[in-house]
Amino acid sequence: MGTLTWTFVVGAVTLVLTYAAIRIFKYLKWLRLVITSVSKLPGPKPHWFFGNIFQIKDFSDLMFRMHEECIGKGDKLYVFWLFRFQPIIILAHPDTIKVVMRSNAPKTTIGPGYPFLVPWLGQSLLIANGPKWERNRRLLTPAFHFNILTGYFKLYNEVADVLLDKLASGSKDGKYLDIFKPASMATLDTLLQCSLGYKGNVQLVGDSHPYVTAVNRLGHLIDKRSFHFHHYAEFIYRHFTADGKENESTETEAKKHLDFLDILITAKDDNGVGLTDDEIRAEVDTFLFAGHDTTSSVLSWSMYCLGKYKDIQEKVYREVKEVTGSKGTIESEDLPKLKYLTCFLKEVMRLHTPVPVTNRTLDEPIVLDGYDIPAGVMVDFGIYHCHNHPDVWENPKEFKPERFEGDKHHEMDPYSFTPFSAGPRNCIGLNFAQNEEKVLIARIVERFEISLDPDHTVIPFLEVVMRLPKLVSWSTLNKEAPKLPRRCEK
Ligand code: HEM
Repeated sequence: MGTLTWTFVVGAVTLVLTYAAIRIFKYLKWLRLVITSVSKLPGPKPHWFFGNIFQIKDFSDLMFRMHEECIGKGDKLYVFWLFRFQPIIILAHPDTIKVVMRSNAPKTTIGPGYPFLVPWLGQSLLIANGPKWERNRRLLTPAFHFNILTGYFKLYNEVADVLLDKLASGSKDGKYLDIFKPASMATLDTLLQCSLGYKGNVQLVGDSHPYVTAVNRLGHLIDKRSFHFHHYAEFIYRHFTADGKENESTETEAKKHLDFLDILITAKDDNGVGLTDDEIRAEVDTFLFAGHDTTSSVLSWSMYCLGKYKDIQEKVYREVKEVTGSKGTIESEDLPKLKYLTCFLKEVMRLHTPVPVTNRTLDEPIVLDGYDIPAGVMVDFGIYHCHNHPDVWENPKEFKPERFEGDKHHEMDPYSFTPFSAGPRNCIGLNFAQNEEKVLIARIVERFEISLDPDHTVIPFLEVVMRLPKLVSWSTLNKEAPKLPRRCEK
């Protein structure tokens, strides 16, 4: 090699090493700042290197233990260390949650959580940040306009017809049945029809339907990956693990054009540019992902609460009968009159928070509950904690729909109750979801009296943040299945 080449190589290596040294120096400086400032926060005592990672069994264990240990004492936030160099601050009170929820702090782009969803959902609305998110949110918002949603009531009722027949045959002669599966198939059926105009009989075909198999499997793979730290690196996961290779090849089926899809196809931004085919696919996959298990979790928990609190069930039933008479369907104009049902649904989502945690990274330094927090730190919205905080809710463990009656709730901080999140990145599907829930609950309660199987105990289980829609799948719900004897003949 000539002198010139050597000079070039030495120069390039020096440049790279200097750049790396500057980055490392900056990182260490940041880490020192983070450790000194964040260490002051309440939370479990961390190991000097492993942090708190080996002190918990799983995500559910963390949330419930911390709820007793910190939130029960009135803390508004706490810190959990994923190793000593990666703190996550969990915001557990409206005073702390709202500081970040109403800001434009971006979704986290490294580590577990949203990044694991990218191979499936791409840079869709749920995951994207900055101008890409802003543009897509603008383009997608018309798909959830009141008039569009009103058009879905016929479909919600058709889905309910199939569900009711399934529940009737499953609960013949007073038999108890597992509500989670039929609830899950019903909400998937609704979404497939509304997103894609796809009538695949998923409720009747059930688990063996290829779309259902694919969605369930993808969700399972994402959950599993979150607890296997050696699967975090994308390259290793994709090329050296059986799960990663499978994740790569799992394809979803079902393509027909209607409804949400129609709107996405025709949507154009100010420059007349629409969404690309890949973007449309990503958004439809996202609706199915974000809107399926969330709604089925709420429906299942609603059945549980109706079965557990018979007096409340009676009140819901009476209201439904009063409003709808004997017409047998629920129409959009009925919903504003179903006031107690609305309170009931809110209380279900408060106590059994369907999405207990979501995640952001701070893009600027902020003050939280008097603590200075540097930029770059990961922050979780502990929605579950907030919904059950003893300083926010009177007797938070009590199931009491009346707390949402009249103006009482409106006097509270709006960030006390955020099952759909709040601020610029709130759930785009919140009205869609609530309409669907109300139709399904009203139709079920109108036809059946729901009881809980006394031989089974429910142990709540929260799943990890990356599987957003399945965050609250109370794993033992299957065991305590509502009994559904006929209330009246169809
Ligand atoms: C009971 C049902 C539902 C609950 C509890 C729920 C809850 C949430 C929450 C908490 C977020 C914020 C996530 C975050 O901060 O990362 C969210 C976002 C989102 N949800 Fe829902 N959701 C439900 C149903 C739906 C439905 C039915 C759809 C679509 C049809 C949907 C689509 C979305 C999308 C696209 C986002 C991302 C919005 C954005 O970042 O601009 N969700 N949802």
